[in-house]
Amino acid sequence: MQREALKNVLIVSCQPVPGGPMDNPEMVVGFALAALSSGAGALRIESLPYLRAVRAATSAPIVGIIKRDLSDSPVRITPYVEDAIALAEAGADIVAFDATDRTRPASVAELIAAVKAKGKLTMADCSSLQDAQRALAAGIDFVGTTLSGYVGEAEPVDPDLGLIADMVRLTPFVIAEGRIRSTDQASAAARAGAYAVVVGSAITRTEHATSWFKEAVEHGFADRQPSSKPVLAIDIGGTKIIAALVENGTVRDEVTLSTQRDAGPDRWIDDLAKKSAAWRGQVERVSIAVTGIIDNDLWSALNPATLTIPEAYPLVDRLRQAFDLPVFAANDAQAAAWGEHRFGAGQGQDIAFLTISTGIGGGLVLNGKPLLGIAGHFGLLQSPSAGAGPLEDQVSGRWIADQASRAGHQVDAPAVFAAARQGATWANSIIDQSAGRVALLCRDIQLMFDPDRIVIGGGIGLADGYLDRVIDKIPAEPVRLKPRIVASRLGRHAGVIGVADLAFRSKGTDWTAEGLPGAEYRDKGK
Ligand SMILES: CC(=O)N[C@H](C=O)[C@@H](O)[C@H](O)[C@H](O)COP(=O)(O)O
Repeated sequence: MQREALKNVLIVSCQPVPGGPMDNPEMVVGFALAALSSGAGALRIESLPYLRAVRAATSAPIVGIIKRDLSDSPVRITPYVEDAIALAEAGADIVAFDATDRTRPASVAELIAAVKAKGKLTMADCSSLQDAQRALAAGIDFVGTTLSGYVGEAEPVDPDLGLIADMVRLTPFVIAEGRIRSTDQASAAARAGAYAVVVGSAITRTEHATSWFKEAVEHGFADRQPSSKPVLAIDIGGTKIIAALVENGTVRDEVTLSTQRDAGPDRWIDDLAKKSAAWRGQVERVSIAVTGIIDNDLWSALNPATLTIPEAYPLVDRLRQAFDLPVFAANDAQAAAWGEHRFGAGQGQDIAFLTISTGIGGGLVLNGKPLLGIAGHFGLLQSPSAGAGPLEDQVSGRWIADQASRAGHQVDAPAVFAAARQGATWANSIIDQSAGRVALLCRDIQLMFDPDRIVIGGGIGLADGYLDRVIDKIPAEPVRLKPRIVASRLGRHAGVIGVADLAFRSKGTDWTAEGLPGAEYRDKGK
């Protein structure tokens, strides 16, 4: 066989779990033939009996190995020269062996010589780039990433794509192998430059693949579990502050205060502590959603025009002092996005959330995870269609009132909507401009993230007819780019419901994003 026979090939390793129900020749031959019938170009087979059985059933290229557990060496894969010769004689086209720099019964050079004497190809199962360098210097035909992560340190979760890319700088004959468990990872290994890609456990170790799926399903079920204890959830916005007793996505009780914009956060927290005193015995944690950014538990405004607060205000510490309970803090629109994803208009879907009120807040939930940090602060985009400055300053309730005053009407945003309902041209024109800018924003969001839905909330977003105007202003063509816009289902409670649920998902006393859904989920090793 020529090396080229493995070019751009999927190799399926058929190595059943030792002692398991699949550990017999019928199963191994069955796996091998099934793999070949569906496009695998080669096989990796362990042990002489299985190699003979598979060889009798197919002429496809086979990488042969023998695994041994030795008392005097950590080398497991084809440790002896006799093993290598026996594999070549039993019909392996390529004989693979451990090529690590560890105590070993036979040198890599001896193994290569023995296999070459039988007219077969050789493959070095390497743990590092240095292993590959030495094996290539000794005349190996293929180097594989097989043993990366298996020579002492804790077993990683992901395949070593970096090592594939590094090896490709030494030789084109690199076989990607080890922990390739998803189709995405297999593509990535090929993209990284591998000559061939080996997949084993994901296809032929039913026990392992089943346990990964079982764990994933359990995570899904756990995500649906109702929160067991009510949370005191607070949402501080530019015009009002909501404090609510939230349990399992439902607001059990609430108080609303208007935001005394000049009073500052210390006062707001004092007021909140007083107003929510009746719930104190019922809750074990406090969660808070705020406009602006939370970084390391410190709160800063991103657009002081929306709400002015001291830079890096120690929000979590102050709340902990005021309530003597663990505290979780998040951006309000990101929390609301999570609320809509869990309990509202975008349940279980990838969504972008926009709240259009005093400013514009935004949040994203993609692949079941909330994006934190500054992700989704769409109101701060500089929009060429709107002119200089952040988009929210040319769309929001503040802008609508300001435009009304320029047109000679000293009224607030709700009054502009009321005037529009009665047919006032000036009012309709202001609202249309605002809605047109939001329509363009929605189209841009669709192009960037392709969410299943864009959920819109906020006092302006949910005001009479506003959403219809936004939808009307989205270009009809091309249809594929048209965002699916829906109204928030949780309304003004989206923030408190979302942040209460997020708080429940954070763990321990360090209320970080660590415990967020998905953050702790990785496939377990074999
Ligand atoms: C480290 C070691 O002993 N690897 C062995 C080598 O033959 C096999 O147990 C693996 O199944 C094979 O490398 C394929 O990898 P995965 O099953 O992760 O796709």
